Amino acid sequence: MERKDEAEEAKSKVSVIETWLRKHRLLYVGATRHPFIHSIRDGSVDISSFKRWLEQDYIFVRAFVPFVATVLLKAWKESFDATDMDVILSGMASLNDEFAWFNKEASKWGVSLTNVAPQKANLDYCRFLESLMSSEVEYTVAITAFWAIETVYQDSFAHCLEDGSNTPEELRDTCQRWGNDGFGQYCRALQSIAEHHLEKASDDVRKRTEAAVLDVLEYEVAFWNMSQGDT
Ligand SMILES: Cc1ncc(CO)c(N)n1
Repeated sequence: MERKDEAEEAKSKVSVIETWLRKHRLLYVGATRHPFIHSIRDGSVDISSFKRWLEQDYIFVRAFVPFVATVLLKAWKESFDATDMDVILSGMASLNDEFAWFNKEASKWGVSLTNVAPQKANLDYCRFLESLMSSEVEYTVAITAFWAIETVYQDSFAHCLEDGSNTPEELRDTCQRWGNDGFGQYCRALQSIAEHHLEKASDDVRKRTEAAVLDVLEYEVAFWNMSQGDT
């Protein structure tokens, strides 16, 4: 067989992440087109489910911040590209705004965010995040899991804002939070960082990263199920 020149090979090569998304399509769709998301998009959403999601997600994001802090730390130690840190730091900054948003949203719905008991699916997911915070977990694994966590929300909530959606007015703000174009660009920036590190990773690290992405998708499905009360 003739050897393709490098530029052509790069063009026709499917990225690692794209390969995984194709291979695990059903699970990815399950996480991003969940019945809870469909119910927001078609306007049939049960408001008590939405409130449960809001309370539980606040707890999740509290645990997500220290996870992102460890990703930032790993970027500083393990990445030679300074833009990695810039992207992660911008994500942390938007998490700061997110807490203000959660408080505003909670008061709009008459929900209290203090003294909420985390439900099992949430505890399981937070425990998984904590396992990724270990210094033994490579940067490639952590940054790719980070990309997957953000992307599930981006893809899910952007779906609720597409033409033809019937999302109730009072839920549009929530969908905008993760479904807006800026958040989409941020997710693509995370994807390109993750991809860059995956291209250089050993087979072992790649395998463990793929497993972590699958875990994220499964925890996300369980999280939506919990919001709908199906635990
Ligand atoms: C459960 C969950 N997954 C992802 C995100 C995105 O930050 C979030 N807020 N909550």
